[in-house]
Amino acid sequence: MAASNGPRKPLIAGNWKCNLNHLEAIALVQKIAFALPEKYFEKVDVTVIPPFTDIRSVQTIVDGDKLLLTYGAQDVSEHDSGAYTGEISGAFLAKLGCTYAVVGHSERRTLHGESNETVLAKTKAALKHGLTPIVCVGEGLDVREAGEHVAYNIAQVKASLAGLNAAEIAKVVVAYEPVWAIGTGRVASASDAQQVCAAVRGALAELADQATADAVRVLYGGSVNAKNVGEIVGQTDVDGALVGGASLKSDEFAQLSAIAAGGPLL
Ligand SMILES: O=C[C@H](O)COP(=O)(O)O
Repeated sequence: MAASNGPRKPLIAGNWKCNLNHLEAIALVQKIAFALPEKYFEKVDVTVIPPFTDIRSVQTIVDGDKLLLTYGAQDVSEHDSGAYTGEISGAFLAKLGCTYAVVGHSERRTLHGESNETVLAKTKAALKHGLTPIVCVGEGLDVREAGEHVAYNIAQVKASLAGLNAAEIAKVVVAYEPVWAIGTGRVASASDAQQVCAAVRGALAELADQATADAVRVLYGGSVNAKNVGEIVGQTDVDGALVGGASLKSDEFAQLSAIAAGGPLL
């Protein structure tokens, strides 16, 4: 059950997607904080990724109650400012105290046509503003069934991080999310997750160097819950989880965070 991946502290990131208004966000953060005792934060980093409109409220509750959990954004603009209607700058997110920005989630890649080049630009924007990008990669079912998933994910990582130096890559989190496992209840097996996360780390070593790759956290995402997180995060190259549906339930999210820290809540 315990996650012990050397120097890499596990990260559990709850991606709320387009769910919960700012009042509901406050309630959920309070419930998670109540359910997850502070001692667990020594062994796991826990973050919530609410909609943009919730972030100011989440900041207020996290700062006001001195909570140990952090928060981030689901996307970030590649632009700092200007005539880009609807875009949210990394500068704004940094000012709101965000720690993370998810970039290249498969829902953005698919529904908003984001290319690897766009993901790279957003990754650079996040880094520029001191945000930790959680760079998502993952294959569709067709690629998996063709047996090309390892090569596909390696190519996506290399293209999404192309040109970054080792110091920049060291600041990145990568999330492997097979598209066929997102919101479907069809979780990848722990060995499936390990296989691709290890390959992702290999790609990071090629882009930078082995020491850098060994320090980067590689997450798995796709139907993670309190029942399966222990086995998944127990894999050598899986350093946490990007959690969708289960992150909207305070008790389940607290429980899976505790399991990632090494032991369930009693
Ligand atoms: O960002 C989170 C992932 O898309 C996973 O979502 P899920 O846990 O609902 O499958």
